[in-house]
Amino acid sequence: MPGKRSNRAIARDEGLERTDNNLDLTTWPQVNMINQKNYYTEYLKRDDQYYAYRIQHEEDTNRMVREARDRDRALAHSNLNNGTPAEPGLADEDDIGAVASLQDARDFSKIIVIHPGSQNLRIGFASDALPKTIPMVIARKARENESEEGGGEPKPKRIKLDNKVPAESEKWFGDDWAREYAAMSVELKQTMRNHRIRLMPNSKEMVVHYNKKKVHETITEHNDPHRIEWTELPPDPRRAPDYFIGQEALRIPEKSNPRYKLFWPLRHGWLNEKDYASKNLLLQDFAVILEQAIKQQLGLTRRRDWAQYSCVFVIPDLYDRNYVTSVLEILMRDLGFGRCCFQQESLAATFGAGYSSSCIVDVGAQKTSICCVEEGMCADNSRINLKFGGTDVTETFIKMLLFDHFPYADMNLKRRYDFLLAEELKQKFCTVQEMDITVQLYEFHLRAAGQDTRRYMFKTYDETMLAPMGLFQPTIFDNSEKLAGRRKLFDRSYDIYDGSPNDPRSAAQDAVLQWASGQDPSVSNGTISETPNASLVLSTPSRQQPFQHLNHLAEGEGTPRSSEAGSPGPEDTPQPGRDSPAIGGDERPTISFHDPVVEKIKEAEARDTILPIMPLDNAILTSITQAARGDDRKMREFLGGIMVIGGGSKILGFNNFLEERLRDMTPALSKEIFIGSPPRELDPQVVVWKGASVFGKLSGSGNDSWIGREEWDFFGSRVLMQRCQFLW
Ligand SMILES: Nc1ncnc2c1ncn2[C@@H]1O[C@H](COP(=O)(O)OP(=O)(O)OP(=O)(O)O)[C@@H](O)[C@H]1O
Repeated sequence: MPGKRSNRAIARDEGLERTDNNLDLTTWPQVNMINQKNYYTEYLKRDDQYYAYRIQHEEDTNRMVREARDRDRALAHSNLNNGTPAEPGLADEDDIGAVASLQDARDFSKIIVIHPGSQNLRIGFASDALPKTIPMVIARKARENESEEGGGEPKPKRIKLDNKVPAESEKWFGDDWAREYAAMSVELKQTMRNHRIRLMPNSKEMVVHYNKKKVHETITEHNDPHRIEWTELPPDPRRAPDYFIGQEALRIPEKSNPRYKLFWPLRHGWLNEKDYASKNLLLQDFAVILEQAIKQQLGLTRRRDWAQYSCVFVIPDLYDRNYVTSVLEILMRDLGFGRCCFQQESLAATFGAGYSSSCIVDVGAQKTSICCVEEGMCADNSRINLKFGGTDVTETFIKMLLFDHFPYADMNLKRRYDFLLAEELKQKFCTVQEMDITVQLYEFHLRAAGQDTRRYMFKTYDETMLAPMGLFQPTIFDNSEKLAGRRKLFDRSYDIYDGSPNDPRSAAQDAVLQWASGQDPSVSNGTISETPNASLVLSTPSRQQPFQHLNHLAEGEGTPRSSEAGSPGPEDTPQPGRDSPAIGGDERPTISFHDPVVEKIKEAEARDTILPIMPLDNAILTSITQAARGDDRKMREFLGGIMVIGGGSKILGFNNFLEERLRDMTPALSKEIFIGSPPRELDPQVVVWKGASVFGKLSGSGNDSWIGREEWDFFGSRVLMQRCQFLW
């Protein structure tokens, strides 16, 4: 009976695959699969017959979905009026479920899709083609703003000697950093020579010489056609709003009365425990940003209507349980949605792109995540979360420019207008295309509230490339303020039965932590020391250094398989008589005084003291190795299906550069490696949101993870165990 087999199998075995789009969709019960490269395959059942057909473009899908939905509604309506069953001919459970879901969940404009990030919040209705994007920030009244705090210490940090900043910019950032920067510059020159790119002698000197002149011209505010509209505050400071969110928050003048301070509730892909004094304040800000975004961006101003809405919420691949349960509470209790569901970022990305399996590399603002997805599931072992991203590139770019006598020497990324300017400079000028590395003359406008606009000219040389290359040599980033053990406000979550820590972990992330602790002797007590050890520069894998693990595989040696997430492979399995007490035989059992729960807690604490940082190319290969687990076919599949997303990857030439580096590291598999961008020219920053919206539109067995209000009222966050489609 056809219903017993999967739709996909039926379509394949019975040759029902059709490529025309002219089928009559009047009795379309269900859209089932959205899982192929470059096109969608959808299945439908009519008169006990299955049809599979392909749709090339998303617009077609949306149009058909809309038409089908309208027809379904009309049909259901007329059947209800006639008192007949809603959909004649649909007998089995799936079909009944499908009809029910058609009736109650086909209105995609009643589904709100939320993808929060460290820097940006993407929010929209599932029926929207693209989300609204706003900065994930809130400004609250405070005594001092963020640039005045701590005695006004600027960012990037300048070294002070006897309370005076040294006169020469070479000294600003310390000798170690300067040495690493110089070494990167030399290495780049060498690579360019190897690639037969002509280099101009004394390029750097020319740049420094030009920038030292520090010339700028002043343009009065009303003569500046691109002047910024700053957020207006009422003349009476007592009537000033308690907070602003998003773009409005970023545009509050620095010297406002009253002062406002910016808070970013998410940092490095996790709740910002560093800048908040209490868990409640942090979660409250998180909820306020979501609430205001729904009101301002989606126009849903009446709170009491929100119970009719559903919410799809995107969480990190390597999520923290406390984060998910806190968000669930915000969505159900504070915002009052009727139902909600969660989806992991990488899985959402594959939905957005229409791929069935892929290695997703998401370079965000403050974190970079990597995860292999296979047939609609994240490969748990392959999940990696690195604590760096586009923000580090911005900061390092500015540091390099300042080092080379950038004319605007007072640049301070803690100031709102400087941060916006720095982002603009990076997005306009950074590149990883070696051909672009020549002396370039650029200009920028400095616009600060209440001041005349200043127009600066400046020159750049290799800074534009070396800053993004930090993703492959993260010791050049300032990692000193990143929290490794982030347990100031949120405790880790514990198993309800044995009390051991149970936040998800992965074999790949463990490998990253091991690498970070082994390679980086400066890591201790939860932070990385402020100035990177000079020896690290040498220990960072050079691009020519092959990734041994994969090359062995390609030669057919096969990697020993290890067991499920994080558990040791056979070589680590305790051997009777060696590592573990022997049972039976002559040997007497030895009594172990190690309590496994205590051991697990100690291990979790130790892991929390290491900052997960590893060069991006190395991390990708680590993730793929873990996902493939010695299966050569899978390895090739993932290497040939890497998709790079996230705003941080929008640097000019990034994909080609990464592809080349991966090839250099795996010479034996270099022909297999292919890096793709999201299809249909989808913005890499919104692919995840797009995929989550597709997920929200699936009904029936496509998405079983909806948590309804009654369920939540009854079970609370325990309902996640039943409802999550990922391992909970
Ligand atoms: N055209 C561009 N060129 C280079 N970088 C860009 C470009 N556009 C955006 N970015 C960078 O992308 C980053 C933001 O990316 P994204 O919105 O994916 O991050 P996020 O999801 O908020 O953060 P995270 O993933 O860390 O939680 C910023 O660092 C921004 O500077």
